[in-house]
Amino acid sequence: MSLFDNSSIPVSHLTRSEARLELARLAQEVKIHDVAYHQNDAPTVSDAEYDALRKRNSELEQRFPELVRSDSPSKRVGASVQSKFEKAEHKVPMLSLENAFNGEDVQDFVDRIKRFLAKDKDLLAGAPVVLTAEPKIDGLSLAVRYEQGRLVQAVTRGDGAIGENVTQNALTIADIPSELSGGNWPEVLEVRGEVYMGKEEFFALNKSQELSDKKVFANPRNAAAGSLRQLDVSITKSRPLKFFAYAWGDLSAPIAQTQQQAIDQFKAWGFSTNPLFKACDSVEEVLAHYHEIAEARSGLDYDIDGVVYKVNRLDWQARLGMIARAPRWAIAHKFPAEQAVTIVNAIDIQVGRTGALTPVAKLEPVNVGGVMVSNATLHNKDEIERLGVRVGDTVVIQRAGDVIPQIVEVKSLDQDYDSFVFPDKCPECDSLASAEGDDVVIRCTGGLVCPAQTIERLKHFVSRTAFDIDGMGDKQVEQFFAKGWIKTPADIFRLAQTDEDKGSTLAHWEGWGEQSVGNLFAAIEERREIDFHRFLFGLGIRHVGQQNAKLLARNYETAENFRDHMTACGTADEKALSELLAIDGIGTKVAETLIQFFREDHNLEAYNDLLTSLTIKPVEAVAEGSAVSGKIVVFTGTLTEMSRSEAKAKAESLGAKVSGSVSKKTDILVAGPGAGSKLKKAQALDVTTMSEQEWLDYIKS
Ligand SMILES: NC(=O)c1ccc[n+]([C@@H]2O[C@H](COP(=O)([O-])OP(=O)(O)OC[C@H]3O[C@@H](n4cnc5c(N)ncnc54)[C@H](O)[C@@H]3O)[C@@H](O)[C@H]2O)c1
Ligand SMILES: [Zn+2]
Repeated sequence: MSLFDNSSIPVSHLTRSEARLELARLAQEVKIHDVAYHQNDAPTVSDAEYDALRKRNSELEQRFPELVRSDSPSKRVGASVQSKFEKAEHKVPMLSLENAFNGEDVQDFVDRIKRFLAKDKDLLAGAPVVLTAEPKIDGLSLAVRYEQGRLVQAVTRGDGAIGENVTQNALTIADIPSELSGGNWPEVLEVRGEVYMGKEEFFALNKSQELSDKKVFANPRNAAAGSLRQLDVSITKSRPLKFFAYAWGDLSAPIAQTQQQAIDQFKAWGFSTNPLFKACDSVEEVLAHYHEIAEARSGLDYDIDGVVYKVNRLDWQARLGMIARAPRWAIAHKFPAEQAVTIVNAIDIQVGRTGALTPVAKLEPVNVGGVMVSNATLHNKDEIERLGVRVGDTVVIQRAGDVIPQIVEVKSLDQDYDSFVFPDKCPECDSLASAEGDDVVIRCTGGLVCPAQTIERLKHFVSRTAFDIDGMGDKQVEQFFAKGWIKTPADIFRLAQTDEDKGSTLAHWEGWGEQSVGNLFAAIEERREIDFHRFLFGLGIRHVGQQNAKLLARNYETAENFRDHMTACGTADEKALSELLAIDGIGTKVAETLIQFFREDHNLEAYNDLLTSLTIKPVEAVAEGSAVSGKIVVFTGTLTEMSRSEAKAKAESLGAKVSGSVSKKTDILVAGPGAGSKLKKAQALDVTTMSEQEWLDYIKS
């Protein structure tokens, strides 16, 4: 993910400069995918993801028309041609298609057409807009030129203006006649259509490629493109390519008045045309045909990725013309995410940076929506149980917008496989793994030692609100970790300027010098003495934030005492639990997490390790019976005698609770100059208000 990734923010919330950055990123990203897909026949993302990028791009351009870039994806078709083949120019540009994703988009498309044609009063004259509907074949388009009925040239789409001359290759495809049959063809006739490979031929090709250690193709489209664009024509000839004719380019004379007539003509001249082609009178009929094709899809012997609708009348097509990269008179209604059936070979457990154990299904590789898939996320233990998925099962998987596909259904429920047993130990560090309360996520409790979590924990440990070690930021932690110098927090206090074993000196590392090393070691020395609550917070135990760390520190006073209470033998857990729950402000969640933390030996070891390197300062005892003990205090406005955090610390040390907002429960508002709404609210609620000086006098008393 890039620095400027705002893609989850609704377009309407973006500022112009954010939109500009995102448009630049999208232009670059789409171009990279276009080259991978069109030039190299090797896409790296799913079509759905690619389409989403384009959709986002056009949404942004609609909102900020002044930001449209000259290299915008909305202006480009395919990818430019590489030098491998002779280039050939298209007399009539080869365009792409706009996409529709639902019935509403299709209705909008028809409404747009009607509005456009209605500009010309006589043109529409109440006539229905007849649309043709036909499968969108997942192959690559090819323009085949005939002169006097003879094939003279075949050119790929390329960037729409210039393509590759693949005439010799096209001549090897049986569906493309080298001479037209019938008669009545114009002198110059450029027939366009889709070169594709059948599913069975695709699987067979991949199998033989695999056996001979050659490149396997991700999907039939890539196989078709890779097979047609071969410099060695004998290779193309050995590949079972097919062709459907559905359009035309350069013509010396008109060939028809409607789309339907043109298709019939192609058939008469000896081309294969798609049998699912149909002319429809209404949007309802179009959508009904879409659903029919969708249902027929899995049974077809070739891949399709949607249904293409075109205005049937060619005079209307001519009038409608094109916008940027696609005709105004056609649209591709895409199918939703594709599913596939495969087998679960294993279920692996991955440990995330927060310790969450995520099960991942290892699949028998299968093609889904154009990408070979071999992993699917199972999210958590509950999801495994919900699906009832076991190793060996046959499952239906689906790619939606997610990068990682999902299992939607188990097919082989009656088979006798063992149920999956979710581990109770972390596969990374062997610490206990368990869920908190009714949370569905199972986590590794070895926070301080688990390699999967270490980096995040270390970063937290040194951060400003925890140990606050100057000169040790995220970058440095990563560096030390990568070089193996720091694995646990206590290692920080054992750092030496030179590691004799590794023969490495810190001052020689990139980004370091004598001075920065000196500063770092001074900063570390300074933190060898630390407040107990900061120490506790630094451990990064889940739910133990600054506030809870203070509560605990005040109650247990020393780090040793706290540890001993948490780990006392016998019925330790229950005793510790009730003790924790007795503290006002500590709930079950926090209490349980703490007990889990100390129950894990690895953590205890790391805790003790720190205790030997550090002097942990007990908390100043709260002045029992002080004037403000138990009171809720709010500070507002400018304080002059002390900083806000000093004021807060002082009040807390006297047993007061400091809150950020005024309510009926507030006992005292300390208001410095510049106080505004909080002061007004306090006055309205009859809360005692004091100046800073009054407050200082009050707590002295
Ligand atoms: N995954 C990736 O990285 C990646 C990259 C680029 C493109 N793509 C995919 O490629 C497609 C975009 O490429 P595109 O610009 O070729 O647009 P497109 O494939 O969406 O639409 C235009 C093409 O559809 C084809 N087509 C098939 N059947 C047709 C029919 N019956 N009538 C008319 N045209 C028909 C033609 O070849 C035409 O050029 C999208 O599906 C996109 O997801 C994917
Ligand atoms: Zn672990």
